[in-house]
Amino acid sequence: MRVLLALGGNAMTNAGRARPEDQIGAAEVAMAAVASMLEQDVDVVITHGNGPQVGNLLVKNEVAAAVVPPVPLDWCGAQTQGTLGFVLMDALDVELARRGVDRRTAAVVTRALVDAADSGFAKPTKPIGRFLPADEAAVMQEHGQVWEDRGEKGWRRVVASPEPLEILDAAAVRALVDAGFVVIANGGGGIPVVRDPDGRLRGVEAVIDKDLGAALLARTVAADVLVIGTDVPNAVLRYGTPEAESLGAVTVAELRGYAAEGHFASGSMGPKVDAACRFVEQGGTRAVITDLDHLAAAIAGDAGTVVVPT
Ligand SMILES: Nc1ncnc2c1ncn2[C@@H]1O[C@H](COP(=O)(O)OP(=O)(O)O)[C@@H](O)[C@H]1O
Ligand SMILES: NC(=O)OP(=O)(O)O
Repeated sequence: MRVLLALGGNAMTNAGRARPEDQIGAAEVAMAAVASMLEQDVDVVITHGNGPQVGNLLVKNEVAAAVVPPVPLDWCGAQTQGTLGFVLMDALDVELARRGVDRRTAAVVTRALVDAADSGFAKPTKPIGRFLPADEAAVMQEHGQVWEDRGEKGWRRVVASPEPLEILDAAAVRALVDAGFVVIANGGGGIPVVRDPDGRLRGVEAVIDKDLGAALLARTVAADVLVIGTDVPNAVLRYGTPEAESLGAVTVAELRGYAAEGHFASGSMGPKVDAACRFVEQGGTRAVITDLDHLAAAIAGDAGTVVVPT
């Protein structure tokens, strides 16, 4: 069985704390779960979010702009792919060695093609970076940024998030998977690039939703199961209300129906549900949404929100 494991950016910080040691600690927890799967002969391909990290890099750019030239958002995406790929590889190598599992790891800088005319460029929807209280977010908005009320945690910056159409480095990812590497790829949903009329690829200012990127990568590597690892054990109906109800096994049609009723917030659970549905609709055996504590049971279909064809 091959699993595409998509780790949320939040699963790679420690309850929102993003100091290097927090991120390394979170990666160690996640990679212990991956090593357990590999020990049980489950083949794993990994992708990851970058929302907290890419937003933090942008802030550094802005603060240092008077001293060093700021870099565009696609560069920040590439930088987070590199850093998080390195952190995850290190953590996985240590865990595999500790268990005596002989597998090599690789991280691939991965570009995802998007359409220059995608409506996502006109209406920013992807939350990134830190949360701020309303009054501080208002100041940032005065400087031309778009911020959105994200509920109890506060306000968060949102940026353009076009649909990923194609993983341009799929051949490299597949070659490494076929050669037996545990591959980390398409981090942050992929570095968004457009193809200009002259055929040249060009990076664009956006952050792709990593869950939608994960659904695409899962098909690209012929995964049987897509597992979306986040910080909640299940997708929940009437989330945050006294009538909240955790979803266990659910068919795609049922889940699409719940999504249409507005149960899953945009920019967080909404794209996870969409990605899970897309994967199963396009032939995947099942998709699971859960947290790292339930990963092992979820792979067997015994925990989390498990999306099945019928
Ligand atoms: N219906 C829902 N069921 C469960 N979680 C939800 C729901 N709607 C919104 N959420 C929020 O989605 C969050 C997970 O999404 P997100 O923060 O984007 O995670 P990640 O960074 O791991 O990809 C949860 O922490 C929860 O607060
Ligand atoms: N790119 C992306 O969707 O990252 P998160 O999962 O961290 O939000």
